[in-house]
Amino acid sequence: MSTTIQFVKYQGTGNDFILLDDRNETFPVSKELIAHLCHRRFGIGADGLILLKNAEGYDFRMVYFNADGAEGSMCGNGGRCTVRFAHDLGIFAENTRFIAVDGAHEAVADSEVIKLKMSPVKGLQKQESYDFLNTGSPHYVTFVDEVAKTEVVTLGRTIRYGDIFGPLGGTNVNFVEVVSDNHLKVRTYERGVEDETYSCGTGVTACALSSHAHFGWQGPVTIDTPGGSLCVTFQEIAPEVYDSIYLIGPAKRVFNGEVQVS
Ligand SMILES: N[C@@H](CCC[C@H](N)C(=O)O)C(=O)O
Repeated sequence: MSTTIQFVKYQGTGNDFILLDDRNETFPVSKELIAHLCHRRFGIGADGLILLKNAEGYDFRMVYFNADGAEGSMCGNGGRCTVRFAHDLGIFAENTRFIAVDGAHEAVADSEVIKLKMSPVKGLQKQESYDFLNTGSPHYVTFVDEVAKTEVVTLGRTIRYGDIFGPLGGTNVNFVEVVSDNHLKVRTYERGVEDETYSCGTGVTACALSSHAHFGWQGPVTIDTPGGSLCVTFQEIAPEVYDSIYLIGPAKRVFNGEVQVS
């Protein structure tokens, strides 16, 4: 027997998601089904799928799955798109508080721009050729001369599955070029999509904090990704411990649809 599923497609700087209103808990979660829906040839096509659920004490809960169908860690752009979705559903007017896999988040929906408060970050590990930090998702950050000439997929995949991060569940991998003070260009290989995406919200957040650790930038940091520009603000509350981190940028509805699943 086949079922019809109503969905809405959103994108935040080109990181695209299938959003489902699952407040009635009817979506039949399965890795195969989610991977199928995210497939760009056989399904709707997306970098991930997000369920918006009820959550006591919050406006809603965000449950994020990567395109491979597995539940992911925090997704910054997905968080911004979920806030836009909740706003479109009439769940809140301007300010919201919701819960995700990494804890509580606050956000503001102001015209097309969503300002999302990220979880505090501590434990930025500076290595000789890269930094590693967790901004809700794990991120490897490395500075390069020209991101346009970087083999993002080949190098990203090697690092994600390599001896250091492979056994730890892998990592997202960001290649960063300094444009000028407080201005970066970033390209990201995303774990769970297993490809370069147009933008990664937790990734650009990691790159902004990494730039603070290397160059003492205070922000706001503007980050150009292949899908558009984002802004990150933050405060360092102790050496290399960050709070009041905000990821700011557009999140847009692309289309509504329905899909048959058997
Ligand atoms: N696109 C996301 C990152 C999603 C998490 C990641 N793929 C993982 O599970 O490691 C973002 O915008 O932060």
